[in-house]
Amino acid sequence: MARQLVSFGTEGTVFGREGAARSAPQPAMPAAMAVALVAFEGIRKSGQGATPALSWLELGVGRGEVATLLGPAGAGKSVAIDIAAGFIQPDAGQVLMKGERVARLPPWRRDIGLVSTQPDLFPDMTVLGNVTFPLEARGTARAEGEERALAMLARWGIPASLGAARPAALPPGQQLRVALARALVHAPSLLLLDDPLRALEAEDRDTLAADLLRLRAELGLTVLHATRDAALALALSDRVAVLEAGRMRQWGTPRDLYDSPADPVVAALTGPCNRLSGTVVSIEDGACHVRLDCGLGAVGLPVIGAEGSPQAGGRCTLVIRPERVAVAPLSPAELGGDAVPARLLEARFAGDHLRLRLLIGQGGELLVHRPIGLPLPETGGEASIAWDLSAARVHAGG
Ligand SMILES: Nc1ncnc2c1ncn2[C@@H]1O[C@H](COP(=O)(O)OP(=O)(O)OP(=O)(O)O)[C@@H](O)[C@H]1O
Repeated sequence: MARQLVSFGTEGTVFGREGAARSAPQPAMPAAMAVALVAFEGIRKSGQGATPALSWLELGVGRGEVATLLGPAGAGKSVAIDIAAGFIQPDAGQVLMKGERVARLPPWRRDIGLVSTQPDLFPDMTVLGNVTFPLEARGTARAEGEERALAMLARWGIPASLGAARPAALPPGQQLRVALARALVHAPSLLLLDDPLRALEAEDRDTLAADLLRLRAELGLTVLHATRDAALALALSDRVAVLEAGRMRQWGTPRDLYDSPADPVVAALTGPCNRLSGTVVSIEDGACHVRLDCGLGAVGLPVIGAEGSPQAGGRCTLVIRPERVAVAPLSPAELGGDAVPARLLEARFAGDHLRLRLLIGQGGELLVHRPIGLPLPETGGEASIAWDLSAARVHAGG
């Protein structure tokens, strides 16, 4: 109940308040998203152990934007959501909503809806009662509240015939839909989603994510979402903040994060990738030439990151996505370019692609995703691999 926005009692009403919008430009966003509906400014929060729960969070979510906090367990995502909701106060920094500080506002007076991994529906109320409750608590007459609740339930695919059911009688996907309807029935400015799709079966997760995207446009939602699921974060969001151990490592569009991760940790957290250690040989004309620890030469674009830029003679990590590597059952001379020899260790069927494990150089291993139906080397047989300069990134350190 600790994170329940909708609670009973005189103080326990949800509800929104109109604040004056103030411009807080986000340089990378189109004009429609230029006003930060919610902004985290220099947020810090000490943790329960030595590691801070959040050591730095600085981002603004534009009106109409879907933003996701992506990170592994313990990254600080829930703490950030709870700070936005008002359940946790930061040690430093501030949260602004529509340009105004909200530190003094309790959760039920913030203009938000919240859904967590557990739908937390009121078990003793009917489905309709759950969704009508936020409206009644704000003084809406019952008949009108029920009408609006039924309309919101219908948007989420819950028919009126289920209105009299208890939440426990519904499967998890439908319970979550009821929770979303309840969170949105009073038309809050901001929807906070703390990994609500995590516990669902894949099919339910996909249809719910699709409905969320559809309703986001229909209802003009602004969403701050937290998840550990990189594919979901990239597919659902306009922008993603990658958090790890309480630190925001990168904030950008899904394509930026996937194609140009700021560091190898972001690369690994945003999708499958190869991280190959080596030493920088030279940097010429924007191309970083590397001697990999497995003995092979390789090339990629140098990246300036938290560890600085790659320097000739310095240690580095070359990052490349598995689908950006070409593999052919040919010799390097036949494949041409900068192709190098490889040996196929394993090919596994993964539905829409094959997952190949290749041996390169002295003990190096490379993961490659290959479309189904293309010619493959024999397992254990000779092959060649190649990639173009833009496919690989070289980061300092490794
Ligand atoms: N109220 C709190 N005050 C301070 N630290 C907290 C609080 N709640 C959780 N923490 C700590 O913050 C850290 C991050 O936890 P958090 O729950 O935010 O991770 P998360 O990224 O949401 O992980 P998960 O994906 O498992 O939910 C943990 O070390 C946790 O112990």
